[in-house]
Amino acid sequence: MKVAVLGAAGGIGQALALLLKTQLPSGSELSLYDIAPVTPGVAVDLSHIPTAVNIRGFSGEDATPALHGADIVLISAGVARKPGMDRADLFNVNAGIVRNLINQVAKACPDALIGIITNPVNTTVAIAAEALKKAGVYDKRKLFGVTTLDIIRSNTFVAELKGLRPQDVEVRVVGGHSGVTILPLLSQVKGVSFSEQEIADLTRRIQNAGTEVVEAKAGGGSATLSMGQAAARFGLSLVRAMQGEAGVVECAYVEGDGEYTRFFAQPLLLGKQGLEERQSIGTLSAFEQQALEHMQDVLRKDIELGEKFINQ
Ligand SMILES: NC(=O)C1=CN([C@@H]2O[C@H](COP(=O)(O)OP(=O)(O)OC[C@H]3O[C@@H](n4cnc5c(N)ncnc54)[C@H](O)[C@@H]3O)[C@@H](O)[C@H]2O)C=CC1
Ligand SMILES: O=C([O-])CC(=O)C(=O)O
Repeated sequence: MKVAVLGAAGGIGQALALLLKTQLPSGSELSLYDIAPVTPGVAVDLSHIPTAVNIRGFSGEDATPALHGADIVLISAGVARKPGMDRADLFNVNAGIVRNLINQVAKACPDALIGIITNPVNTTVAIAAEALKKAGVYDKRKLFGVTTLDIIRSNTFVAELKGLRPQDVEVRVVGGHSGVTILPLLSQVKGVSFSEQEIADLTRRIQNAGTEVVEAKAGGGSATLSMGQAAARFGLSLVRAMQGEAGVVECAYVEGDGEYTRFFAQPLLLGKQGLEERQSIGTLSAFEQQALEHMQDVLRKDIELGEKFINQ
């Protein structure tokens, strides 16, 4: 099993690389790439951790040496928010970075499963899909927008509020990864009930949790460590599913069948080829149903922006 991290010298990339070095199955290969010249050094640093995960680092303009033979590619290359910015403000820089890296993935490891972390995820996943299509290698089972941070945050906040062990809580979060497009399905959390006020407050906190971190870091970037954990959870779920484990389910942002917007985050059964089955989002409360209807215009516009970026 070979996992490549693109953007590996960044805040997320380094945290993710550390978690993968310590948690990937023995015998795996971990390949780190970033334009930053420190990247081979990050790999040397991690290589001193005594796990049977072989690690190499690459820097410079060409990502392909890191990509050959990769089964999974996780992409966190790009710029992060500062206070006062929206995730959409990152589009101008990150759209081109994602297109460039995806074109290299299309050449070097066209069969790999790809997880896009780079924001704005609602749009960068559409960019990746269209770029892969143009290269003739798009398989919608293999492209994921990583929304796992919304899930782990929801689990944490619900556990805090209800006095539960965080590891016992699992909230499904559907839609996209910005503002109102983030919809935690709190009505489906087993064994707890919420007042209307709690639902409204928790939903708002989960939707604004990225901004909570951006403001707390005061110009020093956005979530990196919690995102490293989230990306490791998602990446390791892909690994387990690819290695044949049954019943691996994660929410992620993927191309659907048109029931909602073209791309939509929902629970997915993962398998050897990536997405095996999109699972139903279940029965929604009236609050969630309204939020679902309200988000779709926002999501549609975000997606169109990505499609146009490649096709015009
Ligand atoms: N999906 C999600 O839930 C989340 C996504 N993010 C996004 O992840 C991205 C990365 O965030 P951080 O790691 O905090 O940023 P960072 O600035 O710490 O790291 C980004 C890395 O990307 C590298 N990079 C830039 N252009 C590149 C290129 N063309 N090729 C290869 N590497 C390149 C930089 O050298 C840097 O090392 C941002 O877009 C951020 O908004 C952040 C948190 C959560
Ligand atoms: O908010 C940001 O810019 C980073 C992000 O996506 C998150 O923390 O959820």
